[in-house]
Amino acid sequence: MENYILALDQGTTSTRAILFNQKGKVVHIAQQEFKQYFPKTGWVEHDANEIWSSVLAVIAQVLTEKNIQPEQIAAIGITNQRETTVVWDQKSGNPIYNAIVWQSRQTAEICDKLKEDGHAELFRNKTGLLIDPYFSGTKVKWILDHVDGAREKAEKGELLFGTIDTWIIWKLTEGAVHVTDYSNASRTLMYNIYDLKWDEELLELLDVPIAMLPKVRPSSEIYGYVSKKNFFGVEVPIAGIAGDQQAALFGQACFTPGMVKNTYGTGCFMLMNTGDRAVKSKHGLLTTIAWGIDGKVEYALEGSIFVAGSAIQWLRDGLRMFQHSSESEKYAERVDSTEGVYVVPAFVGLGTPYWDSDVRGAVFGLTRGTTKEHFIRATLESLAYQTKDVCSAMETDSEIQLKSLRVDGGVVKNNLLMQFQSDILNVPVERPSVNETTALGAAYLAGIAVGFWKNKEEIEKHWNLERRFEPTMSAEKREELYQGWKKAVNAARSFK
Ligand SMILES: Nc1ncnc2c1ncn2[C@@H]1O[C@H](COP(=O)(O)OP(=O)(O)O)[C@@H](O)[C@H]1O
Ligand SMILES: O=P(O)(O)OC[C@H](O)CO
Repeated sequence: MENYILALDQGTTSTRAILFNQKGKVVHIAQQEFKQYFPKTGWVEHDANEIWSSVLAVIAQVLTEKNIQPEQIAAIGITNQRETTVVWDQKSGNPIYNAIVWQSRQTAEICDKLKEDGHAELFRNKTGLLIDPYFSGTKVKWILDHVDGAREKAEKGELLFGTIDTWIIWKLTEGAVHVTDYSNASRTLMYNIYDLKWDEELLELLDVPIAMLPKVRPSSEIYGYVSKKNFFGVEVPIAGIAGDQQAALFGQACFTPGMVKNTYGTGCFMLMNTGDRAVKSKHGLLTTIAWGIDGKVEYALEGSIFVAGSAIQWLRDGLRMFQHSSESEKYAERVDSTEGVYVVPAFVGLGTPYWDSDVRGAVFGLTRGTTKEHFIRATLESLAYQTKDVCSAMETDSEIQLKSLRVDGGVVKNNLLMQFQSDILNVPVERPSVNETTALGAAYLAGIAVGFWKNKEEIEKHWNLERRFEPTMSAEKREELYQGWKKAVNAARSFK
């Protein structure tokens, strides 16, 4: 009987369970979307119990649809939307508030206050991050400040905090294991990425009791076992954890310093492996932990774009321009260019390199001749321009010039966008044959821990190219288009 690794990929809009075989190939996928809550402008929340139900549902589905026995699962790897914050009651197991999603801006005031009080450098120097509502720290503080009696309970050790990996593992093990890994901890604004410890000085500024924080572990080891009740009578080891963007870096086999991947999902995240060097950015990139494995921690530089695939969803669900995201390509292809139209999808502010929480989305260059096709094309192109912004910052800060870009995520099926991305960056864009690189990264981390795969060298051999997009645009055209984007972003930022 063949054995498999099961990856659970808990993303912003859906939860997936994916089975991988020994060759690193996808054997089967089960996916479930769940509800997004937008209680106020700029707020985004999830129901942590709905997320948990979706996890159980996709596990059952992936096994039964393929008629795979639970005993055939050698290990489980977990990867997750990062920063999203859950606080729950240790005894009852009930979350005390919705999960506050990474995109949510409800802690903007807390962040402003911390910045006004002059703490920006301190946080930057210890965590590699910026003070922004994006990260978990201020979300935990917000929950403790806003839910009745929460702070007292947290101080008594009755409440637990977790990012989604921690929450799922706690549920899978029926409360036996409260852990996270280095990559997820490095996104909380509470973890010192140099000392590898929760930082008491930062915790004090955020007013977060250390008792509620999980243990921080390497990204590849056995943390515990899924309870028999949750896995059809079998105890399966949970053996890998990584935040989804770091997991994608691992799944793309970007193991050598200087290698870069860009994942186009709800948001878009470009990470460069910087090895044992934690590179400090002067251009709004984040210094983050890539993973902890083989007894050492490796770092990455990251550019974070908040709105990518969600701009396509906005065209689909908000503006009702088409029924399926994939149709965006068909419409965009009908025109040769946007004819000067730019969409700046700053729906929840802008991340790297601007870090502007207050800017909102804008459209420029409309004429009487503008059609739906131009509008769709301009929205797609905005993903490529935002990536170019990040790429320029990364090249300057790392002093490494990009030679090619490995891509993945739901959006990269869009060939038109991938070609435009290559044209705007002027480097080849490489799409691998396994697009589920996030889940694959988590599977690899778990598989290495239980001996399913030997090491990174073995994994590297699994990476295969599906298609390479080569740049064809003239330098003049590229420059002209990109300057237009810069003007559009500046104009959007001045409208507040
Ligand atoms: N052919 C396509 N062209 C453009 N966008 C697409 C296409 N197919 C899917 N998408 C977008 O990809 C996103 C889903 O990607 P995925 O990697 O599953 O996201 P996440 O992990 O953030 O939930 C959605 O926002 C969807 O609109
Ligand atoms: O759900 P995704 O794939 O858009 O990823 C979300 C990121 O982890 C947020 O930092």
